[in-house]
Amino acid sequence: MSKIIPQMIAEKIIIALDVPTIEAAFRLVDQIPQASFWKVGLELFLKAGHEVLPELKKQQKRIFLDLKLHDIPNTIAAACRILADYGVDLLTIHTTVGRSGLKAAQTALKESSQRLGIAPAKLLGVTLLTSFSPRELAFDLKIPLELPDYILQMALLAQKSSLDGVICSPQEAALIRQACGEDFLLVCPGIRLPSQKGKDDQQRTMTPQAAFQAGANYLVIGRPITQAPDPAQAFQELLTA
Ligand SMILES: O=c1ccn([C@@H]2O[C@H](COP(=O)(O)O)[C@@H](O)[C@H]2O)c(=O)[nH]1
Repeated sequence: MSKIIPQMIAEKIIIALDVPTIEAAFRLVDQIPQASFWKVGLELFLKAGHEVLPELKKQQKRIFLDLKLHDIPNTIAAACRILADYGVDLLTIHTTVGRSGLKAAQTALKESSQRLGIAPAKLLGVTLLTSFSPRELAFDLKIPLELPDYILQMALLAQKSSLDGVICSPQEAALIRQACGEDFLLVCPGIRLPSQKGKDDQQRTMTPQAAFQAGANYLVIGRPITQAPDPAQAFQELLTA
């Protein structure tokens, strides 16, 4: 029988609701009552964002809205003003929009939340998608930096632009933690057990325990839980492995 994971650890796990319907989403939410933090990405947001986000709030779940915004500053700010209405806890933007876009997003979120009288979403910059390998960064994107150096530059840009933290692979968490300090939020997807490594599109992975040890504040886990025959058991097992 699996050990029951302490609620303190369960609260640091964000489960990715990468499913195509509202029914599939709330089936998972119902199956794992111990999980309090859920991620809504592009697929579910485009299908049913208007229904899913208010219902998650009604059920007092914390919400990570992972839309990975990427556009010019004026367009990004306009999107953030609209998204502020949902009252989510975390929101993502690509760090490569640059300093003006990052600042425009943060200002729009803060001003809109103040107007609504709610806490603003914490804004997180995507440094480099965890599906990228060092080879793709060098040969496809032609970035003339080693992967950890590139990611560190992205994290420092996010911090200088007043973002609350970044999305990074746990493989880069220790480096960013050291450079950006304890208050900078590190949210890490790319979580896999050794037996799950190399079986899908995630390139830069770590186990849950190693990711926390490296300095991650929150882990984002999708398929290893949501596609398991018993998602509640998979949730337990991942955290106690
Ligand atoms: O760099 C990134 C940024 C976001 N993600 C998202 O996290 C989850 C991971 O799901 P798995 O099924 O555990 O791979 C997914 O929703 C991604 O969109 C990421 O993986 N990497």
